[in-house]
Amino acid sequence: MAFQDWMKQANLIGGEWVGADSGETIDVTNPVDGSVIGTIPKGGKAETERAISAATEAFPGFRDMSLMDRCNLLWRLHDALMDNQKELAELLTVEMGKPMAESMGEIAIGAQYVRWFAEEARRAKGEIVPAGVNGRRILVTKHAIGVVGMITPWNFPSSMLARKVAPALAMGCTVVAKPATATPYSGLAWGALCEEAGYPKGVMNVVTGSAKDISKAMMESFAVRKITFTGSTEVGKELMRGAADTVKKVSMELGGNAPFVVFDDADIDKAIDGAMVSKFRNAGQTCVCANRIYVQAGIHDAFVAKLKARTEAMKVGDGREDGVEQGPMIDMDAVEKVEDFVADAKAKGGEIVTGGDRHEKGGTFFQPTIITGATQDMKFAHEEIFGPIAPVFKFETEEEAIRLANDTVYGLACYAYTSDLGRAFRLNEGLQYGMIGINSGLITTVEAPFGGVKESGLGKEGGSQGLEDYVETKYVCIDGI
Ligand SMILES: NC(=O)C1=CN([C@@H]2O[C@H](COP(=O)(O)OP(=O)(O)OC[C@H]3O[C@@H](n4cnc5c(N)ncnc54)[C@H](O)[C@@H]3O)[C@@H](O)[C@H]2O)C=CC1
Ligand SMILES: O=C(O)[C@H](O)CS(=O)(=O)O
Repeated sequence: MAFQDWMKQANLIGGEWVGADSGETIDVTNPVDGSVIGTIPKGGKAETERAISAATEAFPGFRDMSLMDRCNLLWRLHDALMDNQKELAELLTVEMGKPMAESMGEIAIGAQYVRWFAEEARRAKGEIVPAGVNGRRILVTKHAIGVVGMITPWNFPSSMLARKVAPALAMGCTVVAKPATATPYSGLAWGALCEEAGYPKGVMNVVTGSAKDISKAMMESFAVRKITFTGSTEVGKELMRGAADTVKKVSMELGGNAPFVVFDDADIDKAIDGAMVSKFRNAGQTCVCANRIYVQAGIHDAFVAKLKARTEAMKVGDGREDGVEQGPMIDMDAVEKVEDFVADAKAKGGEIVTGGDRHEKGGTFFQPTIITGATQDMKFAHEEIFGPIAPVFKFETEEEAIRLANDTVYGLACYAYTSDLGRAFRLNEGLQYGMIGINSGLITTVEAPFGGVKESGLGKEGGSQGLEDYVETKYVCIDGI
């Protein structure tokens, strides 16, 4: 097979692949050169309402399917992902730009989320609670929440859907998913993968088109009992407001502003490895990227020298070429946004150690960049960069590092490198984040709960906690026994 075999230029509604009612389409381009790779339907309210109806009709039968049958379907979905990993990865790279090695990893972790929740579903246990009075029995049971609306971002167009679809299907929920318009094919491929695995028609629906019209139809429908969203904090807040009208449950995986703190007693080479993967994975376009690199004064100059050498050695290019470590940014808006961060830092005294400009490859390629002399009054100290810009701040004391690291409305991921165990515990207790990496710059894994605090979101994805977002807990009181 080729990646084009998974490139669905239609929407999946009630088991049928269809175009938009209007026949209108949207072009999808390759960020490497802006070439059109295909089209998708420009769907909206009517198409979404039909998808919700299909999911509503399919829900009772799927909910009542035996647990083992639902788990076996997930195992088949896992195998479909891994049997087609290369083609799905190439489709992802063509529409999003990330290097093939990263796309292969994204498909693989998506399959791991599916396998994880096939196992977790068998542990969605209830309780029998000892009653305080005689003659009474108290049961607590867990049930599928129902039809789930899913809206996902362009930067991890497959795995961000994986960690929503897997627990939802594991619990017997049905799905209406809207992938990002810039990278729709990896999301539409999940519809094809569910067909391949043998899911009943209407269980998995994928619609594309006007984000506002599609999400509005989801919000207005009482049948949609949950919204799970990954994307910017700004849009997340809008969706939370919309979900309130019918009191839908929400899961929000939103923006980040990760501090990466290196103490004098760190293993400097491990800290450099961690900084490189945390900062430059996906060209810096991840919500858990190191957004601020704080380095203690004693190790600062040695750290910057090593980081410069590693950054300048990175291979930038088309993600389909062997050895490429950084692809293009998603679009020109993203390039202009990082240029604005660079200009702001330079105007406030920052020093460009390497990079700082558009790449000689042109288009949306941008040089991996390090800026030293960074200060808290620079824009990137408080805003998500979402690009290959590494601001380096110098600090003196542990107390100062914790204070600076917490100086943000975000609270998704943070990282620290130290060999002092006591300090590691003080950081764990003092840093206000949903996820903390101690001596690691890449911490996302299926067995751990991924998610943030403050304005980085609500809810968890992965781990045993990730199942909770797709269940309703019921209490039954039986008297007169
Ligand atoms: N916490 C996490 O796990 C993650 C967070 N993100 C965040 O997402 C952002 C980058 O991804 P983007 O796709 O640019 O985010 P975005 O918020 O612009 O779009 C995300 C999704 O929402 C849709 N959307 C956009 N405007 C909408 C609206 N008004 N109503 C309904 N839907 C709307 C888009 O079509 C897309 O499907 C960054 O802020 C990043 O931090 C990205 C990935 C993971
Ligand atoms: O979209 C993102 O930034 C992802 O959440 C990053 S990860 O899950 O691949 O670490």
